[in-house]
Amino acid sequence: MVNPLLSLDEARRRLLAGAGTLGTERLPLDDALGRVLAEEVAAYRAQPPSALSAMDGYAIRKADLPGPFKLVGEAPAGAPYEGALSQGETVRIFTGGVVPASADKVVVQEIVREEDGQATLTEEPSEASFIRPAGLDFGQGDAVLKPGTLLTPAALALAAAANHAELCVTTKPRIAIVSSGDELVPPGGEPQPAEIIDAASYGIAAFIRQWGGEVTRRLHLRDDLAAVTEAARRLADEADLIVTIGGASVGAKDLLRAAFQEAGAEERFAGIDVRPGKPFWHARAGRTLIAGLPGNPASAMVTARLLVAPLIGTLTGRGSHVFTESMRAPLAAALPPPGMRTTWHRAAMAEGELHIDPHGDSALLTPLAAASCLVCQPGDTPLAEGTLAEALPL
Ligand SMILES: Nc1nc2c(c(=O)[nH]1)N[C@H]1C(S)=C(S)[C@@H](COP(=O)(O)OP(=O)(O)OC[C@H]3O[C@@H](n4cnc5c(N)ncnc54)[C@H](O)[C@@H]3O)O[C@H]1N2
Ligand code: MOO
Repeated sequence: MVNPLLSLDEARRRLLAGAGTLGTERLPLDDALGRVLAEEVAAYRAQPPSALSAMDGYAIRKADLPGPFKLVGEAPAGAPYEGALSQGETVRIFTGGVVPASADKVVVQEIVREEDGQATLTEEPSEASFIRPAGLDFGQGDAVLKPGTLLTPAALALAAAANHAELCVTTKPRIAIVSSGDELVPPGGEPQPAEIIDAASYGIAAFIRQWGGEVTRRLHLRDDLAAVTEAARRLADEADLIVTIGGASVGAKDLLRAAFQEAGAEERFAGIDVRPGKPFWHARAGRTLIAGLPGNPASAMVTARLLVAPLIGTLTGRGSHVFTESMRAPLAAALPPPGMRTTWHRAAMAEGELHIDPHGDSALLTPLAAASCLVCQPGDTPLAEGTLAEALPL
């Protein structure tokens, strides 16, 4: 009897079971882009640290309006006017300058005439105070970034403003990529007609880096059980995750599953209700996780997106959810039921609608490269034009 195919949800559950972060390290901000925070960042100081002017102009007391005002000093950014404003006084202030004590408004310079130490308003000022109070962005001690946050450019700027020069981030998972098959050759050479370029491993390596993993090893293995078994033993000692490509199906040369088991790995499941990508399998060798992608390039890329991405999300501490959340958008055209497995169509978004690639062939890379998301369609369900379909960004 043929093994029943696991649903994607159940496959994810089993793949993620027991997986977690792998360690932490401290990094200077300039090296932390794309890493994941391991600890909360509490602000070491408030921002702004004092009330600051939002404009170039004159600091005054509202009660003294409409003036005129006696000019008593200057407050450029970084050099505050020491002292408080008395009745009828003003201080020339610049954007970012500390607002003097007792001032409660800045009048923009465009409506002030300055002459002989006196400032006179030429028109009525707007209601805006043009003062940013101390702590407007965040207060001292505020938790400005939470553990699990992806360090984007904005998050790094925020950490710097909170006076952190280094951050504690999670260790990147060490990931080995293994492609397999006698027919595969690297790009850039002079391939024979029967040879195939090892395209999938480049896509998978790029995906892994994009999702926060570190590709620590790339291997191409020939269809030789002893050699694959030997490599499987070696890799299990040096990688947190091994991603294999190909050799997953039922052909006589589809050796990978057998080789990893021979090397001591325990297979957790094989076969999922996903098209393209049915032969996906998962095993564990001690603490090392193995994700077995099918060899057809689109199958490899789609199953990596559906299963390896959430796993890397868990290993880096971001959480799997960031890679499983989908959006909904209307279909540009009707889809008849695919009549078999749950299908993840390659789709491009144009003018707010999802355009599904009609060639569902799992060997094709052109439609995948043109796609921006994957659209899910259960095997027995037709979808009418305009249906709000589930779309997972690629
Ligand atoms: N009798 C059956 N045959 C197949 C079944 C099945 O259920 N019964 N499943 C099919 C499905 S679905 C898929 S998907 C493929 C996947 O098979 P494998 O994972 O064993 O992949 P390979 O046989 O090694 O290769 C398939 C295809 O992809 C090319 N390939 C492999 N690796 C790469 C790579 N790194 N870059 C580019 N292209 C690659 C390889 O040359 C083959 O053409 O099995 C079906 N068969
Ligand atoms: O699952 Mo296979 O990926 O349909 O060709």
